[in-house]
Amino acid sequence: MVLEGKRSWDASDIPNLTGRVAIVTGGNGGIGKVTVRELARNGAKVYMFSRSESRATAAIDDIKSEIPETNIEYIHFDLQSLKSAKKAANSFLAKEERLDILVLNAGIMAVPFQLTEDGIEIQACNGVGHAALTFPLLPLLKQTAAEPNSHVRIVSVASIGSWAAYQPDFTSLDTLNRPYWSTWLRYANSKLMNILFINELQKRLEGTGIYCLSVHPGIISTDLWLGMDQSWPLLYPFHAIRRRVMLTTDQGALTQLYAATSLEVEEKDLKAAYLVPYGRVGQKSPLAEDTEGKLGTAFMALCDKVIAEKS
Ligand SMILES: NC(=O)c1ccc[n+]([C@@H]2O[C@H](COP(=O)([O-])OP(=O)(O)OC[C@H]3O[C@@H](n4cnc5c(N)ncnc54)[C@H](O)[C@@H]3O)[C@@H](O)[C@H]2O)c1
Repeated sequence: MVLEGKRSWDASDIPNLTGRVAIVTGGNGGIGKVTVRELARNGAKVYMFSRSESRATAAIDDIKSEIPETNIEYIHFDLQSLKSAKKAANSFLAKEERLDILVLNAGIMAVPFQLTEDGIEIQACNGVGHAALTFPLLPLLKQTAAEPNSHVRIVSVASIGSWAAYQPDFTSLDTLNRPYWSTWLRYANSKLMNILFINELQKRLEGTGIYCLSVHPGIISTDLWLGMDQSWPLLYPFHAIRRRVMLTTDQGALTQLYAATSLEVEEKDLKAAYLVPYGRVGQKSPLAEDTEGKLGTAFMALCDKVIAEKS
């Protein structure tokens, strides 16, 4: 992985994280699992926030069989339930007195239209569910950032798919719940939410020393692509091809690992930056800056309201 300003950056460049505490959502597979593994390998205590206890336990056992000294714990977290997100945050707060790294990685893609128990379109939870988890963690993140030599990061795993977001309107739940939108359009909107959330969070955290970043991790062969099978069941041959041409999970996790740990983030002052593979700072969306700002304000206001009402 070639990163701007350096010959290369890979997982061996992750600094020593001993004494630091991290959360990775959706860490039981894909690039999330590699993120958990590499943060833990370098000394962080890592919490895997996962919906499935059996998948989380299997993933933790797998990592420990490779690196026995790692410190990884599971907390139940369902991205598609605002109550679960709040409960998961509270379970963590009951156990830990610091939080250095929050990686908002879990996500689904290209699945059929469905409303969750909270009445939210299921892919929109990629954005709203992570806001519900993050808000209760903010006081602890700020407290940790106030300590000397802390490097507190909030990283949201977005996607270049956000460029396909079409006339998004984040002013009410009704505007998210449009069944006539294509499944890809709903995914694109959810990934734009990830970017807008980071933009707005960085503003709210001004003066705290916390760095918020969004990333596009690349096009990676993971189970994420299986979501498409629910919409297009005849895609089986595609899966044989994707395994050959897409990035591996080890490669795909590097951008978020860089955002979460590299000291270059502070050296280059990458506040609210959107990083794409190879560590480049990418353009967040084709939207004009003021349009992006208005959408971000609307999305945060919607999150504040919906989360207060339903979590
Ligand atoms: N794979 C790609 O090509 C690609 C490209 C751009 C962005 N991304 C983003 O990367 C992130 C990770 O995806 P991946 O490619 O590793 O896919 P993946 O399917 O392997 O991993 C997704 C993770 O999210 C978890 N998850 C799904 N629904 C959940 C829920 N309701 N509650 C808790 N956890 C849940 C899954 O269990 C899994 O651990 C996603 O946010 C995705 O949008 C992936």
